[in-house]
Amino acid sequence: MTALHDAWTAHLETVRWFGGKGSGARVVHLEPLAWWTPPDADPAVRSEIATLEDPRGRTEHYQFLVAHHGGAAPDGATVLGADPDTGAAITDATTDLVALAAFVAATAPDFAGVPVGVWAGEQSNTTLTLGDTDLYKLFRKVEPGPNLDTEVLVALSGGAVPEVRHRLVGDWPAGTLTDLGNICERIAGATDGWVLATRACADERDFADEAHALGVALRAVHDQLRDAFGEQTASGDVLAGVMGERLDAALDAAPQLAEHADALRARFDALRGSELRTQRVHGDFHLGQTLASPAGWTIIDFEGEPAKTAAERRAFDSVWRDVAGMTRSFDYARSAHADPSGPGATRWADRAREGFLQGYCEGTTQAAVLTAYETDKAVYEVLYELRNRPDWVDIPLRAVSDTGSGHHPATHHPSMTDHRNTEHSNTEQSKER
Ligand SMILES: Nc1ncnc2c1ncn2[C@@H]1O[C@H](COP(=O)(O)OP(=O)(O)O)[C@@H](O)[C@H]1O
Ligand SMILES: O=P(O)(O)O[C@H]1O[C@H](CO)[C@@H](O[C@H]2O[C@H](CO)[C@@H](O)[C@H](O)[C@H]2O)[C@H](O)[C@H]1O
Repeated sequence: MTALHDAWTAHLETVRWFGGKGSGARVVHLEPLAWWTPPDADPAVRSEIATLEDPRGRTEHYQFLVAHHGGAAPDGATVLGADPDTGAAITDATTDLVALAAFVAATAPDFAGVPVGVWAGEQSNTTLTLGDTDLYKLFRKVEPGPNLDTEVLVALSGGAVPEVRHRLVGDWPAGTLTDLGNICERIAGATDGWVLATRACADERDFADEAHALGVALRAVHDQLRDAFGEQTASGDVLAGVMGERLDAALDAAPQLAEHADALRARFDALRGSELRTQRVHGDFHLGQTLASPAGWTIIDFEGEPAKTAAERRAFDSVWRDVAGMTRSFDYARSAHADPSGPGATRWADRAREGFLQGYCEGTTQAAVLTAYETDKAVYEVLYELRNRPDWVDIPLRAVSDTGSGHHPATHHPSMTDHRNTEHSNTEQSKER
């Protein structure tokens, strides 16, 4: 380990985008890629792929953007050391506006000279602002090959998703083209759907119209995804089996689920005997993945659930996975209300859900399938909250116990038609989707 490795290891504990803070993970290797900037440029900027190893020997890779300055580093830039050969000051280029301007000019000449800033919001990547109209997203945790989000946005090319203007690709590992970032359209005047929905719920302001429009947007994106990547069918028995296995795995970490396990499994078993159409989906659709703007709803972050492997996140699934993600999110939004379980918050969430389902499929919901996916999502959320926000675990646990006691809204909602086991058994398929 070198002094530079140690300096980066210490720096990582201070940056927002590093997900392993406090885990004891250390930088054990730095692999420099080719300079982005032309020869002899000062500052010179390149990406380096860091290998991080935690105390249990598990490794992961992060992209660092690094600048070398012949002279002094600019004020405000984080200096990590000096190059032993040239003496150049080495900075974290994402803290170094001079280096960022050079990086943008070198990698995206169309944007040379556009004012560059660093996005201040909470996020797991690093986003640069390019004027008011574009965002340059630098991926932090990287895996070889195409980035899932970029792949989807490029294939969909606009509509209810941001348009990608440029793709930053590196040769890593040598011989593999790996997405390291992209420039995409910055949605003007956007507000996060979670912020809007929780404010509305707290004030008991009806959200049904907004939710309806969101359902329409999701449906359009699903149609685009199907056109771009195709569709298949999957056996309901297999899907129920996978959900049951996820529950089994969750029971180890969340013993609170045990008393509801039989009832939850019965929900999954309702899928058995059916064939479901599957396709590429969002995979982790919730209010925080939506932006409302004067232009309508935009859906972002097609990365799937963070705990899944890239192959799992690319796998086809039923569109009801995304529908369930959003209906669960309306249930979460109740937490912003002064009395989350009272009649005001419950009515708010029911109305949002009804509006969303009407927008998505005009109420021709497959109730049993939706309930199975909502149950699977709630089990995932229990685990997610225990690991990340233990104070929030009661929110999905409430859904788990409602489901277990048969009080889940999906079982008695007026807009719901139960098309159990009929997805492939009639000629109305396209209307039922
Ligand atoms: N194209 C966009 N236009 C406007 N704001 C955006 C756009 N993409 C993301 N954002 C904002 O940035 C935040 C973080 O974006 P996200 O893609 O979820 O980052 P990360 O994947 O790094 O966590 C979002 O919640 C949203 O507020
Ligand atoms: O946004 P990510 O892809 O990182 O998704 C993960 O974190 C989400 C929380 O930020 C989590 O979503 C859960 O909490 C939301 C409120 O904060 C709520 O709207 C969602 O319905 C709920 O699932 C998501 O599950 C997780 O994968």
